[in-house]
Amino acid sequence: MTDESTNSTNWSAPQATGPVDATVTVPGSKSVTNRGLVLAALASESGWLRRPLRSRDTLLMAEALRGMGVGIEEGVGPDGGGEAWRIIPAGLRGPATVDVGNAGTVMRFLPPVAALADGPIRFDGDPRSYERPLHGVIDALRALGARIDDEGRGALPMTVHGTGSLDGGRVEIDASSSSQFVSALLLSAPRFNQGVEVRHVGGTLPSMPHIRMTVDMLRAAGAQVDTPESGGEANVWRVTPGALLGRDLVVEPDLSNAQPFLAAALVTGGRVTIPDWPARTTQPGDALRDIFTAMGGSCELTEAGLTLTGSGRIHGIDVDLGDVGELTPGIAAVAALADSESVLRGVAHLRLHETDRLAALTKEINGLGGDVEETADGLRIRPRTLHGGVFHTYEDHRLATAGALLGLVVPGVEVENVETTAKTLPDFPALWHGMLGARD
Ligand SMILES: O=C(O)C1=C[C@@H](OP(=O)(O)O)[C@@H](O)[C@H](O)C1
Ligand SMILES: C=C(OP(=O)(O)O)C(=O)O
Repeated sequence: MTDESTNSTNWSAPQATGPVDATVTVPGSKSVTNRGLVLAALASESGWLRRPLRSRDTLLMAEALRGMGVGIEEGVGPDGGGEAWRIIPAGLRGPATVDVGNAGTVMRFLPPVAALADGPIRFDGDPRSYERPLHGVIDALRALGARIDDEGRGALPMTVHGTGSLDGGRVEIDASSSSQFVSALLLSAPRFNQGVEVRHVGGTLPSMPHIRMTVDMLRAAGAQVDTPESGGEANVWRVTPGALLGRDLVVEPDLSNAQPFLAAALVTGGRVTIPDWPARTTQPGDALRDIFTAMGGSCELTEAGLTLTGSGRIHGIDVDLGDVGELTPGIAAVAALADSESVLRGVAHLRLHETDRLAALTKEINGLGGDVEETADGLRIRPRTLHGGVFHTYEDHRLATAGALLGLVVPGVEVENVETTAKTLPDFPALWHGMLGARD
């Protein structure tokens, strides 16, 4: 929660005049798009990403890969349907500079790719990216044979001096501050000479569904991966060296970005449908079906998509969100409007996300008259009658959508720098107004 200043104007969050009733098509998943780009860039043949997310985080990923020599062209999918990116792998090379912005996926997934490039790759980004943990990736890559110049920081900015190949092998990391350390090493490992064996040692590993997403996508691209779930040791993942296939991948909608729209149905006692909700997915947003049901809604998955219907009542919840940490800001906003106390646990690592999310949520909800208290690993939220005011967002897209949600039912909420939603959902204000326009 370092950066309060912004020149952008505040956005008057629209208030709902009644229960919302809308169908909202949300763009593709950030996590799937950025994994898809990396795997396609490392493949031995061209591939397609259809319905990719085009947002700050994914455009930074595409630009960084282009800078290392990968072809990424605009086009329509191979069957002529839907817009798509065609990814044409090439010999990865430096010198190049990667702007990671404040994208965890870019700052963690690309250093292993850079270690495979021939030449130096410089990594830099937003001031906040310097504060986000990267030591797990840096230390592991060094242990696996890479040369990295970070001037002793263990963080950005840094230069990876790629030599065109990496030994790979066994490595131990502490990924308790970010699951992305594990995902980063696994994604590039089919291209390491010896593949990789990653052993997590340390505290609880967050965001397990995101690691499963990495494993599923690697396997779909032809990689052999052994995991704790497939009979291996706890906290150990192994990837065998081998060629990756070029895929034709349709990106699922971003279920974490569906959250504010589903929450709108919950807090207004309305109904929102998200088309193309996958029947089976590794996205953490799928957990919203259970969480929002426990908080008073009801969910139905049909041909039309996922429909959440609010009951007009919102209940507090006591829940461990360690697996689905990125859902915390949206759940906290709903909890502030509930009829009983909530305790959100297992998310201490959110202090090192886009901003210190626990501090930011506490300060901003309390700034509207709420009663939120930080705990060692989360938040305790006691609902109070809220009033209007400026909801500061600290360049955090999920703070901005949380503020918009509160503004639906609390008069006079002004969301600072709503444009920060462009990190993963550039059309947010239009989609939000569209959802309300369908009813109001
Ligand atoms: O791998 C991914 O795509 C992500 C993993 C999670 O990171 P952490 O494990 O650092 O929380 C999540 O919060 C982030 O939004 C996306
Ligand atoms: C934590 C998040 O992003 P990042 O990929 O930058 O870690 C997020 O989107 O909630």
